[in-house]
Amino acid sequence: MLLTVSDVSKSYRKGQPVLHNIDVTVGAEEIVGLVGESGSGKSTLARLIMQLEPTESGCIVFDGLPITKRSKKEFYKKCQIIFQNASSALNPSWTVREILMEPLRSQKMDREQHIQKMLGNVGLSKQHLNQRPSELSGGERQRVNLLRSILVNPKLLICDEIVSDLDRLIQREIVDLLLELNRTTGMAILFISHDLQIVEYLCNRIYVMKNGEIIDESSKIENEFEFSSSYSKKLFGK
Ligand SMILES: Nc1ncnc2c1ncn2[C@@H]1O[C@H](COP(=O)(O)OP(=O)(O)OP(=O)(O)O)[C@@H](O)[C@H]1O
Repeated sequence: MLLTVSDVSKSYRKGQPVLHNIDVTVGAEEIVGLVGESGSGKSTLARLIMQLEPTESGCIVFDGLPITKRSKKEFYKKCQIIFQNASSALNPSWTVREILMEPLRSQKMDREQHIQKMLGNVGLSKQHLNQRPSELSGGERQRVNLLRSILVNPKLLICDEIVSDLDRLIQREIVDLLLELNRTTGMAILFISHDLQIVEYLCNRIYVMKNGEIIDESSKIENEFEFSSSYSKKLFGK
């Protein structure tokens, strides 16, 4: 497994756990969905995987090594996250070129050439490089965010509600881009979303969270997901 979350719990206040004994895996090249109502703990889990907060108990292993044993710099080359709000993630005073150069600053390569080569993969063009985030549409901003994350060629991309602010057509374009990236580079994806239709379309496997627990898991078989709990069945209209 590329990512194994074992028996992970987390509380912000004593005696009020927001995550209880979470077990989640993401295989290499897999696209896994994480759904659940607001406040169920999805983003908290993503933050723990990214080491933005410490876990209280349990273990998270990435690519064969507990994440706490990895240097963050090396870990962030292999595991990236994108959040919902593309605008706040992008420095407003930088051009798209400057934003995209930044994650590559320590790499010995022709950065401009690498960026130009990758632009087309996310549906952007050279003209966008001189623009600032405020001059882009919401969909273009999320494409810049996506490109910034994949420039380092991560093995896992965590997407936390990345299409929620976009209209249906643009959502579909971004999701198709993710599918294409997964197909061409093998990058695994953990896709957190409220949008069950998109999750069913994109993912090979889905976890359902409720009140800080994983209550169901289902793999796509013949393009269909089957859930065992009545909560998930109702949620997905099965
Ligand atoms: N820094 C924090 N301090 C205290 N409580 C927090 C903190 N972050 C999250 N929580 C609480 O943890 C619970 C889970 O929040 P989380 O954001 O992980 O849920 P979510 O499933 O991602 O929700 P949404 O879909 O609305 O983003 C919520 O009850 C939230 O209020």
